[in-house]
Amino acid sequence: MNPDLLILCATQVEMSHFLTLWPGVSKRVTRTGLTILSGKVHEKTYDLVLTGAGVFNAAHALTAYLEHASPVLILQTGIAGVFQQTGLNIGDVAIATQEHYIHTGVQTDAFKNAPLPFDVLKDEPLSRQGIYPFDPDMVDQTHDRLCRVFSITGTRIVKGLFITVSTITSSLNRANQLYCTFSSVMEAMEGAACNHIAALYGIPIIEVRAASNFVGERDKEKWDIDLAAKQLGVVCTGVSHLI
Ligand SMILES: O=C(O)c1cccc(C(=O)CC[C@H]2O[C@@H](n3cnc4c(=O)[nH]cnc43)[C@H](O)[C@@H]2O)c1
Repeated sequence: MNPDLLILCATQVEMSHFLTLWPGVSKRVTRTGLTILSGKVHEKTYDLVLTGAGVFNAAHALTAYLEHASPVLILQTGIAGVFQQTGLNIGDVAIATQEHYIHTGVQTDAFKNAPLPFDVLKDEPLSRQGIYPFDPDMVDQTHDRLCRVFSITGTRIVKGLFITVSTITSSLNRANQLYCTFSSVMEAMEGAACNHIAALYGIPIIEVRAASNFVGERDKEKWDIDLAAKQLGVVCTGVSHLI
């Protein structure tokens, strides 16, 4: 059965508030241990795949899923680190205009890698640097919708560049270097992989995340995963109205 919305998120904790609002009515576990929950948001059907953290888990989960189903829209979501230099705060929400897997490319003395001499995604030259743009119209529609949904809450909703990393940044110096190099709003660990796989299958995808921490903050006491997860419940509900 093809759902209206496929939600991809690394862990169940991040989806805890969404699942309280819209509990899954069925659950299946794949041969590789992936959990897929299915349910409804108002009249829209959703599947939620808990991918596990990181690009390998995300790519595996989405590939396994899309071999058997074709959702109308994919929402890649989860908590993220927000760059302090943006002026945004923990709990704020961002929509990715572009993903950048910063480890792709040819390493030089510069902080940013040079492009590979071949496309990583066929006929997509930006993929040589690990760059994956999102559809600008979908980004704008998502932004408009979420601005309305969050209008009375004080939550800031922005559009911006995201980076995908395989190493969580854990120093403020390194965070500053990343911000100066990539001008990114948020850092997380799955987005570029999901965009890559969605492009292979030709399925529309958006990425929306809520900040749980400042990038580079080592003290986990200063992370607020529950606040970010609460925001994600609202985000996923709001996005379902786009379909
Ligand atoms: O090791 C810990 O104590 C610990 C505590 C809380 C969360 C984690 C994670 O593994 C979070 C990684 C997970 O969440 C996304 N995320 C959230 N913030 C960041 C960040 O600043 N940099 C990179 N990724 C982040 C990420 O997409 C992962 O799925 C560990």
